[in-house]
Amino acid sequence: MTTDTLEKTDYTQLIEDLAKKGRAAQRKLARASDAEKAAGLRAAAKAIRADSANILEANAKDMAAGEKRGLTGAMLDRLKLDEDRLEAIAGAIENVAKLPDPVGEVIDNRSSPSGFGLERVRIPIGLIGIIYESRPNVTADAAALCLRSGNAALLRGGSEAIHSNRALHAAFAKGLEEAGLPADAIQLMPTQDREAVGAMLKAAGLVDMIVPRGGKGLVARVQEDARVPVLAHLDGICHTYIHADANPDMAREIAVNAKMRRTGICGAMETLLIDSGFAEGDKVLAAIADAGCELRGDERAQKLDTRVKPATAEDWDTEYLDAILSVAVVDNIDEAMEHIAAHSSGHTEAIITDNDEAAERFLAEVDSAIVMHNASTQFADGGEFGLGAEIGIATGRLHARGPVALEGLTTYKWQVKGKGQARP
Ligand SMILES: NC(=O)C1=CN([C@@H]2O[C@H](COP(=O)(O)OP(=O)(O)OC[C@H]3O[C@@H](n4cnc5c(N)ncnc54)[C@H](OP(=O)(O)O)[C@@H]3O)[C@@H](O)[C@H]2O)C=CC1
Ligand SMILES: N[C@@H](CCC(=O)OP(=O)(O)O)C(=O)O
Repeated sequence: MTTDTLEKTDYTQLIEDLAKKGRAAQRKLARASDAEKAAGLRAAAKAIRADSANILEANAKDMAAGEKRGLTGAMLDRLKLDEDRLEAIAGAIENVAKLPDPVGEVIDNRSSPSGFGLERVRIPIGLIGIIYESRPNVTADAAALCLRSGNAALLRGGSEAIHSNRALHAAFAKGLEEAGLPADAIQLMPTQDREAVGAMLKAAGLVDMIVPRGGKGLVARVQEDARVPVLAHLDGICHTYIHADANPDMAREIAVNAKMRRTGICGAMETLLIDSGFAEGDKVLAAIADAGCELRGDERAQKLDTRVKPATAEDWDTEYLDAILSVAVVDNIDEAMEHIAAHSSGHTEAIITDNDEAAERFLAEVDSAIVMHNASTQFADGGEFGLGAEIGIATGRLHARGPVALEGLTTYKWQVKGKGQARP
């Protein structure tokens, strides 16, 4: 069904229809065994491989439209598929099939004071709506993780990836059908009209959870419209603090990597905080500037390297997703943590230091989803954390924070096993 021509007022009905189908499919999925779900994913991977010519043709259409619209190199790189990337997508689905089924896992087992047995058992969340950027692999990753964890998904990818997403989704659904699983478990939103996103956000009781994965525009929409519980996967204004007791070589290497490895991902460092007691701040900045990065800093940062331009107040709250870095010099760890508390988006922050006491304070006191000691913020990733895959990085404060994979897509229920107890 293509509903690009729907009247805006129809979107509430559209979401209701999609949600009903998704919920019915989820109930069937809940009865599928571990082996059946794994087989469904292997069949989806096989269907994607078999359909590769069609998917790559669809992607070529998206790329041509993206180039015409003037998408940046980083955005085009996110959007692009080729044989190798498609094989990686199919391989990732197979890897998710190999992960242990989280559903039914007993996460707590105890006796109550009244003598009945109590177990907390993992269950799927239900129907999950996922809104994400124009990156086709997310369609497959999110579909695979939701299916493996027994959830139905309603996927709404970025508009620039529409043809790629439709082709990938069609192949995935074909694989599920061939394996005898309900194809409606993984649905793709049939319109790109943002009003339909609004309707999905308001669909309390129909959609169980929304994962918004994106930047400021999406944040504003979510804040305005969301009536469904939200597991926010939002922007990354990530900081690295070089403490006075940092090893200079390590500080330089980590800072260059955190900014320049891939500037367009949410885990890229956007602000560097240099302690005034650290002797080699100039060398760190020189290395970052030599790697091709524009530097914007406060007055003390400008004194460390002539290439540092003056930062404006806006810079400290900007996610550049580009080769631009804001730099501030701070006098101690408290000042660094205050800056982070004021400007971070709650994604990932790192401290570079050989001082264990400072590291422990930073890890305990900085309130972001991921806090790191002596490592690059670019490691903020489910695969790098050994989770097999990820929906993304949850930046809010709910049950799942940081990389969200299978466990983060489940909730639990209490199972009470009595012997005839009645409460006095
Ligand atoms: N935390 C995480 O795991 C991740 C976070 N990100 C963040 O995503 C951002 C970069 O991606 P970018 O493509 O710019 O993301 P956008 O926020 O522009 O788009 C993401 C998705 O949200 C939709 N969207 C955006 N604004 C609205 C709106 N007002 N109403 C309805 N839907 C909307 C887009 O739809 P449309 O097609 O209409 O534009 C798209 O599907 C960065 O901030 C990055 O940090 C990226 C990856 C992972
Ligand atoms: N955790 C992932 C981040 C994915 C990500 O940020 O996506 P995008 O912004 O679309 O490039 C990684 O480190 O590759």
